Amino acid sequence: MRFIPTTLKDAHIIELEPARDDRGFFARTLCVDAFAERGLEIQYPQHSISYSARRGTLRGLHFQREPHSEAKLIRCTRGAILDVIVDIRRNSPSFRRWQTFELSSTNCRELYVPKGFAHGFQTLCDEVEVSYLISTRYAPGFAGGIRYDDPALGIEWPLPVTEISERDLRWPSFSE
Ligand SMILES: Cc1cn([C@H]2C[C@H](O)[C@@H](COP(=O)(O)OP(=O)(O)O[C@H]3O[C@@H](C)C(=O)[C@@H](O)[C@H]3O)O2)c(=O)[nH]c1=O
Repeated sequence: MRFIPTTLKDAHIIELEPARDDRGFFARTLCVDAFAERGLEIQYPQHSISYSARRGTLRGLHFQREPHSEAKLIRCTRGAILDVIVDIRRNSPSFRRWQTFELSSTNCRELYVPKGFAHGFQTLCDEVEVSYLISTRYAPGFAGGIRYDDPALGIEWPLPVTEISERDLRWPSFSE
């Protein structure tokens, strides 16, 4: 696995290093030793997936409040997404900044999202599955969100939004 720093403090792109042969490949997606060496979370009590039927579906931006904030290891296992993370840690040098990453079932990359980030994505094709390893048990009462189209953030989503939940349309702006 190759750990590539992002422009946001503590967030990493992880490039898988597939061992290829005539059958296909084998690749490690989580290595406790390599993660611990870099101070990344190594315990993930939940593994969840989401499936989105339509291209242009938008989920986010979501975060969990303390003491239930979540680090997430995200991989697109079917199709492709544009993934977005926003650093919402007030004491961070990258506070309020965002970065996008394309993750797909074929590009052998995963994204490590530290605690204290908001996260969302838009599907780039139909029939998309996203896998999450999550470092904290789900605490619905601590869920928070930010409007995906908050002009103060100015996130550039690649496609018109075709599907979005009612809840995601109700989140406040970042400054609120
Ligand atoms: C997030 C989550 C949801 N749920 C339930 C609540 C609800 O009934 C149903 C769908 O939840 P949501 O509408 O929040 O699903 P979704 O909008 O896909 O939420 C996800 O969005 C992306 C951007 C993330 O970063 C994830 O961490 C998660 O917040 O699943 C769980 O049981 N456990 C979980 O960890």
